Amino acid sequence: MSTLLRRSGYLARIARPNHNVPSRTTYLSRRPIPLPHCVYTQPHLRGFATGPPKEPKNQKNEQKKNNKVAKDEAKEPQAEKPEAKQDGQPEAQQLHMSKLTPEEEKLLDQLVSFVSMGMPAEQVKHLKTAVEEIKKQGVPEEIREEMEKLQRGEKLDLATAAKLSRLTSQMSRKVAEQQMFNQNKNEEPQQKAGAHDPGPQGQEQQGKQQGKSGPKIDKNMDWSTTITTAFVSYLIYRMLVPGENTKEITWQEFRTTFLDKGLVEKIVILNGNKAKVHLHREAVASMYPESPATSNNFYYYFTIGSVEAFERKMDDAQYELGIPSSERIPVAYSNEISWFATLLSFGPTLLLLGSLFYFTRRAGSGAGGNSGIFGMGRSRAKRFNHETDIKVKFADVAGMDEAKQEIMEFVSFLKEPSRFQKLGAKIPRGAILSGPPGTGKTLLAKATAGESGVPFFSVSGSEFVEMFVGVGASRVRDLFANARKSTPCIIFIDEIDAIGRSRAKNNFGGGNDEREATLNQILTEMDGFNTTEQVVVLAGTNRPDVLDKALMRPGRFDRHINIDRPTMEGRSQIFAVHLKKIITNEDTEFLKGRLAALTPGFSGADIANCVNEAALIAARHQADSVTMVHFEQAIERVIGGLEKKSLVLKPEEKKTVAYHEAGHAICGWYFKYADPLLKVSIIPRGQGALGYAQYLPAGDTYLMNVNQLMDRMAMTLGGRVSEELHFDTVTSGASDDFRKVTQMATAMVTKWGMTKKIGYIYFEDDQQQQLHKPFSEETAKNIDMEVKRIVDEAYKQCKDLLTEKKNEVGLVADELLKKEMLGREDMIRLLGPRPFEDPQDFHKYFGGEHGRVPGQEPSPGGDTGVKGPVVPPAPAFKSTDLDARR
Ligand SMILES: Nc1ncnc2c1ncn2[C@@H]1O[C@H](COP(=O)(O)OP(=O)(O)OP(=O)(O)O)[C@@H](O)[C@H]1O
Repeated sequence: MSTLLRRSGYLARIARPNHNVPSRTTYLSRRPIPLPHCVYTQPHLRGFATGPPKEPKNQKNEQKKNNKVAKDEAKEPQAEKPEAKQDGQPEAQQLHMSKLTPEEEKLLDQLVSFVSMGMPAEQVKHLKTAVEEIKKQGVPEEIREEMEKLQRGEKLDLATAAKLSRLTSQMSRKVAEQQMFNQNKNEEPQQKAGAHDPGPQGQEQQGKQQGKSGPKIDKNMDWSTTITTAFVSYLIYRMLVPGENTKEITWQEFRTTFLDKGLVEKIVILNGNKAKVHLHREAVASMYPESPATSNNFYYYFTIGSVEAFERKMDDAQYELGIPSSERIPVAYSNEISWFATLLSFGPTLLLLGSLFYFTRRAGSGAGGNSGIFGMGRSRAKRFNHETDIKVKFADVAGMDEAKQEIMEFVSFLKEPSRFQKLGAKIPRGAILSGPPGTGKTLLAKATAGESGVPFFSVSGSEFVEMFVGVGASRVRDLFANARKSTPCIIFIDEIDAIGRSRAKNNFGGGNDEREATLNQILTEMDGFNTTEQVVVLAGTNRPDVLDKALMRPGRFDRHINIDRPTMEGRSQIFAVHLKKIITNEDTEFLKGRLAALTPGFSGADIANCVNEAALIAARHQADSVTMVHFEQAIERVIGGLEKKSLVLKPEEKKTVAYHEAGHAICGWYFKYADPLLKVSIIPRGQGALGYAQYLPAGDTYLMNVNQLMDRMAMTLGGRVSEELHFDTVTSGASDDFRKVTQMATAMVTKWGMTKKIGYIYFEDDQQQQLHKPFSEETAKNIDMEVKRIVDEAYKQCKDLLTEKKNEVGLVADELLKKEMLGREDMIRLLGPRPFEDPQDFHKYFGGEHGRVPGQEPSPGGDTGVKGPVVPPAPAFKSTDLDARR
């Protein structure tokens, strides 16, 4: 009911037809006066609820036998025949009405003013008319009787509630009839004046009323009657049973104010812990005329410790007062459960029923197949609006000209499809953008949407995956259905390998049905486009090799666009894009070239991160603009990790690290095919790197010959060899170097056909094939021997050089111990110029003053020099093993 009250405007609106009826009677006046809808629908409704109405005759017979409730029911058929009362006389006499007391009228007014807050004025008017009528006619006596029973504390059982509802509906019917009768009387003269011709006035009136009251009452509006009845019932109930007023007092107050003065009529103990005091109202009124206890609904109560203690106290008190035992105050016991507690006990059932109802509705609404239960099947794709959300253009995507070219064709297709169609060309359905993470696949897809100016649906492959079977497929359906509604558009599915994995692979243990179903749905949807539907599907993945072949066939993802890590030129362009966003006074041309040279192997995302990191570092140093030093610090940080100034090594350890790094540096300086050294440092950094040497590869290397590989391996072993030559024992710090060397040597033997003994054979180094090695024991032995031979050769090459250059190693190590960081200029000062020609870029960006390491300030960093297809960059001297040893 509280909900109804809160939505009072709504209530008034639905109640209005009942009050409007009389005003429509001009139009219907020549026919028997129809009853308002609520008048005839209520008995009709009841007929449905309890079976067909009984014959009036039988009811008459039963009338005598039955109790009062039955009597009321017997009256109903009379109400069902309003036509019989053609004169319009209401049947108010049928119910014995009792007028409201002024107090009750006041309460009713209060309630109406509360309910009509926020209601439109017209509706308030109708409500007030109805209330006036109730005041005039009163309420049925039976209602009053029932209410009085309730007031006395009797429980409201279902039968009483039903009876109340019936009586109030009868009453509301009567009110409506009365209004009609009044209206009829008022309109009579006007109708007589123009019996056949309503005249201009009549027409106007008629038009007005039709317009005002809208169409005739809809016969399906039974609910409005029900709600109106409920509302009126509530009004009356609240009027007659105004909420009980209570006040808590103490035992002492009770005793001195009421008990000692003989005002207590009886005491009711509620639930064994509360005493409700019933007072002699008249006596209280004469003694305390101002007290609220004079009103009928007011009770004092006090809390008792236990029933026994209370009884004892009462006995003592009455004994003290000299009340004889025959006149002692009666004490009654009652258990009352609050309506809230009752509701709570029904809580779980209601919750269950509510949930069932809710979910059934949700499931029902998803019966179309798309939304499914809980709306789970709905696609999670985000829709970007090209006008507001997607501002990315091809100009923002740098360093992938070929990929851009490929994808631009999609843009022209979306912009002017007719150009393709008139030549009979089939429209490409989609493209797979593959490549390492952060290379700009998503960016390119966004730029495609931005350029073509069409809606862009972006979703990740993993968002199709749910633990419920069928959800993935349902989401795919929903996504494509949405896309078809807003053609032309682009769908971008990132990380498509989450669902598009080959169905043949990884079927161990089964359980891939859901993923397969999702994939199948994608395949179906992509087949389902007709060629005129301008929906382009782009997909991004880092693992194109694991994708299902069906997905990759022409007609689905027609184009395979591979986006690799950017080349030196690409990096320079990407730097140019991101440098625009920050404030720097450096020469941008030089800056982007140098930064590109310093960052081989960086992806677009790494570059964006580097530039941002540089700006953060500049901000930390309160600089006005970002300078070269900030960029270099940022690059070093991205490559090597954070400087660990807090890590203090013991002097012997520091010396070992210095000789280890000096060994690498000397190898890098004197081996012809090694990458030129850029910087060597013994400042601990990142994850366990105690020192590192950085080399600058000569541009982007795509092929490596045996000489380069051998020099690189020898250089990688330089650290350990130097330790052997200068110390009695060796440390564990070279383990990472060994890993790289072994990887390189193994690849030379098993993949690159660089040994005669194994020959030109390629062995997959897939970890899962370890169980069934694709070669014989003999070959395995030979591979081992060849790998060892190559590593031994590299070792010998390194040892020969470092033995010869033992002094130089010492020089560099001592300088390192002093300065902790050496740049190219320092190396030239100590060793003389490098005996081999350095690449052009090196001179351009790192020659002269750019090669210096400005004191303790970090100098330009770069790759660790072991970049290549098999050896990822890593610090040259790892501390993890060293730490373990300590
Ligand atoms: N070619 C590029 N030009 C400019 N910025 C780029 C380029 N490539 C990457 N970036 C930057 O890197 C960020 C991340 O790129 P993006 O999300 O497109 O990578 P991705 O290839 O989709 O990565 P993943 O495979 O991990 O999803 C971009 O927001 C952008 O700032």
